Amino acid sequence: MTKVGVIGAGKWGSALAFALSEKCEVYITSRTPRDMKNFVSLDEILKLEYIVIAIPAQQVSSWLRENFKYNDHKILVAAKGIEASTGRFLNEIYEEYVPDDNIAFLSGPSFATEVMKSLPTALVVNSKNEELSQKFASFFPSFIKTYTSTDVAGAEVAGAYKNVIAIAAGICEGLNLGKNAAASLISRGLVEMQRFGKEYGAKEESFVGLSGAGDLFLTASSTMSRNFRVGLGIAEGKSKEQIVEELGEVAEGIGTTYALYKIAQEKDLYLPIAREVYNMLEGLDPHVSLSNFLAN
Ligand SMILES: NC(=O)C1=CN([C@@H]2O[C@H](COP(=O)(O)OP(=O)(O)OC[C@H]3O[C@@H](n4cnc5c(N)ncnc54)[C@H](OP(=O)(O)O)[C@@H]3O)[C@@H](O)[C@H]2O)C=CC1
Ligand SMILES: O=C(CO)COP(=O)(O)O
Repeated sequence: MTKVGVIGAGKWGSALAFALSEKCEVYITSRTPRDMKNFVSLDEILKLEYIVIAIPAQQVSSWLRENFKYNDHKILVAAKGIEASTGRFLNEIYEEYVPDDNIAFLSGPSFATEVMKSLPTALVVNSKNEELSQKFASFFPSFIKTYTSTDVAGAEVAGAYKNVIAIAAGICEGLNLGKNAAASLISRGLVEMQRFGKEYGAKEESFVGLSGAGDLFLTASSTMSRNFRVGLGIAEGKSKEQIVEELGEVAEGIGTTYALYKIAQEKDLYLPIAREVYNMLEGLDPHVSLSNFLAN
């Protein structure tokens, strides 16, 4: 059995450790020690060749700088997000540490709680190195169907952007704007993320597949999504600080919204949904934001 290490025992890291343990010998570590099976030190994990990293996008840069020493590892990145402070994608953050050929990115619709129950799921392993994608894909259990792709940019943009649209969808639901509005928002959200992705050379087909439409439909239509619940909180008039505190888990859409806002300013891009999510996170009344959105 191949040994696989998982770094980050939050919801997703734990679910992936569970899923991968059908076919692999899995070890896990995290910043906060836990009483769980095969929980070991980071040093032990860094001795393994295959490593899954489930540390959120906003924290991973400092974590890598302070903790990571590359030793020919093969890395599968499980997070979805864009760094708010710099506007960097995960592949740009990791490229300082790991060669392109040894890194892959996981995408697709996958609530951790459903994976934990072994419910059927489909995922995409994305890497410039097709052989590496195939290798990581082969580690997944019988209840997960895996696809591979070389479109790292598409997977990254789709995985990060859908969290922002999920926040908007939660706001739409919380304000009782109706099913017409929800369907329009999700479909225009898909167009917006695809247009944004083109700037980075992302392939259009990634947006109509699991990484784009698949993950967007999942998170923008369910209260199981943390990002959707952020939107419900905004509709209730809560501040982002209060929402984050009540959530107690990561909602990558918040940081990603700030990243998109920064990139849109720098590159003069038209990202109307992301713009209004940003305005509401900054405290604009959702009804005013809606009027602005409909007018522009
Ligand atoms: N949950 C899901 O259904 C899915 C999540 N994802 C993505 O996976 C990523 C992780 O999400 P998830 O596991 O759900 O989030 P959680 O909030 O459940 O867990 C966050 C994890 O990040 C770790 N962490 C946070 N800050 C730091 C830091 N400064 N240094 C080191 N580790 C840190 C935590 O460690 P500790 O708790 O030990 O302190 C914990 O393991 C996100 O990018 C998310 O978008 C992708 C697909 C599905
Ligand atoms: O990415 C996810 C499912 O694919 C999880 O979404 P949330 O972080 O919004 O819960």
